[in-house]
Amino acid sequence: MLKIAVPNKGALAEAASLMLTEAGYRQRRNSKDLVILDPENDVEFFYLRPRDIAIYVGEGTLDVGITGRDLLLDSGADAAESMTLGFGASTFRFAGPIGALKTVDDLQGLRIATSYEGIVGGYLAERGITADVVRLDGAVESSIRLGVADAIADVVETGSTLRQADLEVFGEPILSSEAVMITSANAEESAGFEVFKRRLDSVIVARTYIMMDYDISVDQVERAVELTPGIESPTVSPLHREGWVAVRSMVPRDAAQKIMDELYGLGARGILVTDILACRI
Ligand SMILES: Nc1ncnc2c1ncn2[C@@H]1O[C@H](COP(=O)(O)OP(=O)(O)OP(=O)(O)O)[C@@H](O)[C@H]1O
Ligand SMILES: O=P(O)(O)OC[C@H]1O[C@H](OP(=O)(O)OP(=O)(O)O)[C@H](O)[C@@H]1O
Ligand SMILES: [Mg+2]
Repeated sequence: MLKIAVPNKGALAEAASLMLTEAGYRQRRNSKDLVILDPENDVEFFYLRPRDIAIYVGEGTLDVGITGRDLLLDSGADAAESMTLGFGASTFRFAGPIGALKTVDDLQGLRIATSYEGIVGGYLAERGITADVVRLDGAVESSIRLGVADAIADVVETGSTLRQADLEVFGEPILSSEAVMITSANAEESAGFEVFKRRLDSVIVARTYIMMDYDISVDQVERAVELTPGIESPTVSPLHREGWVAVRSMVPRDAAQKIMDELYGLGARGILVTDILACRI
């Protein structure tokens, strides 16, 4: 049985569970549940702190996990990033009081508060900067005002937490993070791993694409299918109306409106877009 680690709380928890539900897996209804068995699908879900997930997967105690790339890297665990999941995007950055710090070199000799000691320690060491890393659990933005640090390194998504604390980012982003599927060294041999991976992959495809249908005259169909090539090849079916065909093709969701405008310009009519609920490509 495939053992899968899922965030039990925090920024990634809800989206991870939603993705697993869309992939056809049983998910917990009560946020206090620690383990959920899904015998139909031969998998077992363990709800753990996102920060701990890479440790369990790295040790091989659990086969697969969903966590943030930043948390995986910070842990130093022997787990591999296997697939990005399309949610939980953020950057990891240095920040300081407005106007105070300009480059990473300015951190020499300062106190830097962070919950990500591993990433920050490694980043500074690579650049030969000696600084005092102060490990905090959260609300790191308050540490400067409260006098325990001169700069911070933290997750930045919208930047509103930084603004509220009168801080600004400086230097290049330390890394870009998002939710990822991570695997243990022997996960690929575990029964059910391929099916699990394919199901998550399919959720991403179903979310990224829409199904587009339209009618078009035969003499424009070649130009139209150039706009909607689909993943394999579009379906072109005859219509009762002489000289016209119906086309069905998968189209990237974020390009759908523009493609509809262009198809309409080519003379296509009856252009319809529908959601893809589930798929296997
Ligand atoms: N706006 C965000 N705030 C915090 N973490 C985010 C955000 N967006 C994405 N993430 C990602 O979520 C993961 C952090 O998970 P974590 O459970 O620590 O979240 P959290 O919201 O900080 O929870 P808690 O503060 O309760 O520990 C990281 O991988 C981080 O990159
Ligand atoms: O750029 P933003 O959109 O403001 O998001 C980033 C903030 O969100 C997270 O904090 P969280 O709410 O998890 O609190 P914490 O610091 O206690 O973990 C993170 O640590 C940043 O503080
Ligand atoms: Mg947090």
